[in-house]
Amino acid sequence: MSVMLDKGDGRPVVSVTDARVSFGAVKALDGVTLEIGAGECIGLVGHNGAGKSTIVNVINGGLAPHQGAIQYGHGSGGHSINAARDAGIRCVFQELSLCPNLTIVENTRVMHRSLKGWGWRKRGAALIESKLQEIFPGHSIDCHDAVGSLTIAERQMVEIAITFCEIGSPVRLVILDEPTSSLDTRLAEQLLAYVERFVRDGGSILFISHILGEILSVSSRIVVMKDGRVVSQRPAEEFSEHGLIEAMGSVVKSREARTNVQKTSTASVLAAPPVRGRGLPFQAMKGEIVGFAGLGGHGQTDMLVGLFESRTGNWLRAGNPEVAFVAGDRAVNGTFALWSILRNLSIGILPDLSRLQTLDFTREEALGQTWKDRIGIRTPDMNNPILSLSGGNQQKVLFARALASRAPVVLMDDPMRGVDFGTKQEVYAILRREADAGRTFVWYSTEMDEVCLCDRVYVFNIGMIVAELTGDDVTEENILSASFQEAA
Ligand SMILES: Nc1ncnc2c1ncn2[C@@H]1O[C@H](COP(=O)(O)OP(=O)(O)OP(=O)(O)O)[C@@H](O)[C@H]1O
Repeated sequence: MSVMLDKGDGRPVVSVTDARVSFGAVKALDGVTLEIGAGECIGLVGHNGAGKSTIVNVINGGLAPHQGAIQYGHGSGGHSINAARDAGIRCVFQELSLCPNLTIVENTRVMHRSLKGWGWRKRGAALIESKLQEIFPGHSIDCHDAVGSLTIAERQMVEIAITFCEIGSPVRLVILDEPTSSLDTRLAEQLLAYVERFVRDGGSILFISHILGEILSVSSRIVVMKDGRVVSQRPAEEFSEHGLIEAMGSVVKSREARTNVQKTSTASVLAAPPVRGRGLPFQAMKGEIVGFAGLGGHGQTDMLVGLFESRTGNWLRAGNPEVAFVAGDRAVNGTFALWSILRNLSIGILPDLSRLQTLDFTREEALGQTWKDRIGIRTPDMNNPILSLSGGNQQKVLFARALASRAPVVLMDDPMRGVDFGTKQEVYAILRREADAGRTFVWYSTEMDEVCLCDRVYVFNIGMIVAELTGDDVTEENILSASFQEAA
């Protein structure tokens, strides 16, 4: 149960005035003023690197702006992580922050220090279990499991549930930084319904997302950021999807349509038998974009990893890879956290950039410049650390790593996590061009719009492929119906 908060005192939960933050030459915040009142759901949108996570860190007390003022409506005053917590402000970060070696209950205790004393484990388990049930009814997460054993979607669910738990002090404002990026349609809908209930009861939400449909449906007010500034803020009903895209500085293009031309290629480049002898087999043809759909955690990632491992065991052929992989869980198996942006990109094709077994730095620099321009990696210098990039820009580097390789097949595990609208359109166009030139893509996505761009789609349910849809049959209705049908 959530606590009904007093909406009536009129104090904003937080006011930020003229906040400025710079990282070297990059002005991450260039004079941002923002106020969040009780019972408001603010949608925050902007391109990758617009400054959204930076304003979150300022509100959350983790980052002191170089100029400007932050005032909390409740609590003990001042500006720090503790002051923000006292004021009832909580945050679910884009880069999930749970400790993988601890159980869910132990993580709950790490986040809520007042959960202590005799029997804390039992009380913690009851609290987190009921919050998970309240937000994601029907979930199958065991609170005594170690976080490291969970899928990325389950980690996202757990972090959200822990954040909303009321232990000790009331929760007044929850900042959700791309909370649905790993959730499938059903889980995302459950979360949006919970957010609406929370706001109706007087709580406040700052909701950041690149999925404009959900921003429009859940927000009362929408704030648009561009290059460290707020460029527009209005009641949600005054925005349309086109209006939002234009305010962000992206160009509204007609959707990159599926060709609907039946692929004539009969050259199978990748195949797998039915999983454990059940369901349908998998096959991908030269030049096809094959989608994996279905509710999250139903075997899509396992199949992608299996396909990757089946084609990457031969080290003698490492210079001539058969497949490339774009990881969705970038922090765990995508980025090399201590390396530069450039090295994170070039690692995929070092043999192509080398002469006489020695890396040619000029060619490596040229590769970096090409992909920086082609996919819009926002950084003043590709030699900066990868972690200096915003989340979406890190994901672009992983894309570039795979696309820059000569691998004829690219496997993609929900790869658009955190990528902004404009870049997504660019990437869709690149995928289509490369497929037309003969490259094959196998693409698992939790976003229905993306699945519907594929030439052919396999729907997963209970660990196996239960349906194969082609051409005009690739529709949201058919995908959902196969996702929920009773598997034989
Ligand atoms: N620790 C850091 N060191 C250097 N630059 C940084 C650091 N953190 C953020 N930046 C830069 O500040 C800018 C704003 O980043 P921020 O993470 O706030 O963007 P964002 O709007 O959240 O993007 P995304 O949608 O990709 O998450 C970016 O150009 C980013 O590269």
